Amino acid sequence: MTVLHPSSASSAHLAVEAVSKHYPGQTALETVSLHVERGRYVVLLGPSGSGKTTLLSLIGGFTMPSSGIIRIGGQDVTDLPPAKRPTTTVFQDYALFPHMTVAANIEFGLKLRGLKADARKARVATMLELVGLGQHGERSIQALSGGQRQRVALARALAVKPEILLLDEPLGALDLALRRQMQDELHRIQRQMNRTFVHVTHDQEEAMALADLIVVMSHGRIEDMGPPRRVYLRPATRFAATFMGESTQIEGRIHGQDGQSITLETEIGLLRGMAAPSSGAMTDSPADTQGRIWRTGDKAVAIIRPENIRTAPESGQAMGQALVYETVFQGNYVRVFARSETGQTFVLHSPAREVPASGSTITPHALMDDITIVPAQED
Ligand SMILES: Nc1ncnc2c1ncn2[C@@H]1O[C@H](COP(=O)(O)OP(=O)(O)OP(=O)(O)O)[C@@H](O)[C@H]1O
Repeated sequence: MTVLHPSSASSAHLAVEAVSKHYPGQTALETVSLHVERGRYVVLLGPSGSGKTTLLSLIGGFTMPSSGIIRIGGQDVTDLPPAKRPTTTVFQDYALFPHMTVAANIEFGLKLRGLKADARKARVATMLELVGLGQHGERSIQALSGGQRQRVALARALAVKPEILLLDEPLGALDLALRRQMQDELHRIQRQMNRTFVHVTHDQEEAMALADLIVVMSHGRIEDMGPPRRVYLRPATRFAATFMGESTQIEGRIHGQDGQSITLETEIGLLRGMAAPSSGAMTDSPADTQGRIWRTGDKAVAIIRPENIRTAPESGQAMGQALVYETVFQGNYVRVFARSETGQTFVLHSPAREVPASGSTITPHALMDDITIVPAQED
């Protein structure tokens, strides 16, 4: 079990405390708080307009908050300009100097910081090795591929040894194969440098591949925050569940509660699942449900991931019968869509060898532990 101890405001390397950002007629962030320990890889994940970039630029000092405080290493940096903060940013368009060589680009920030020539040369060489461009120092930026430019931008940002590296959709301009490769590289580099990274993306697969801590955002608020596994398997809200990937969602009303387990009354019968954690649960444990109040009769939703729905009768609770209406081949598994007489749809992943035929009837099953009960979303 992964356990990330929630940092208190005083021990956090990065502390965002009740930060809001309002524009005329528009709220970009609403009372957002976030505490991150040193050396964590944090991914801000959310749809367009959810406030990810605003939060990142508030941490970097490119935007000033309307209210709230930002601390780095315990120091209040809220009023400091970007250059005075221990942060650097990798922008989506890389913002490299096209007329300079690779080495000159990396050296630039070191010169500004007054590092001596020998030290600069040594640092540039180390950075080039780190990002796998050892032989390319004298090349011009224009002669590089998109992936190589991305590496130069990363090397330049890391060369000044920031406390926190901020990455704004850093892989957005790369094709899928290169994105995957650069994700692995970013992961390795972050571990090697042992720095805190804060990375913005709207790609949930990228977030899961990279993050120690995923922060799911919507409408300027944090919907859920925790290790990827916890947020995926035990989401705090319906929005987080939907944004993190496919699921079957069964609506109902709270029927009863027994410790962490909740019974939901639904059109396909009673279903028992585990209570959703509170939005900031920092462990993989399903037990962290403090702060939630479940009242009998309240609307709620059962969330089940497709790989956790089985059709073998002996495993878990039966969820009525459903007619298979579509199957989609995905290579190593098949997505199966089925619908019950009441109109409830199910999506499950089936090994390619055991796919139920379209038009056949299945009895979807799920274990109590694989069902998360989240409150119905109010919007
Ligand atoms: N300078 C600005 N003036 C007015 N509104 C702004 C400004 N900057 C951001 N916003 C608004 O704040 C909200 C959050 O924007 P933000 O760019 O942080 O979202 P995002 O999650 O990063 O989106 P994307 O993935 O599209 O970059 C949006 O509704 C946006 O229109």
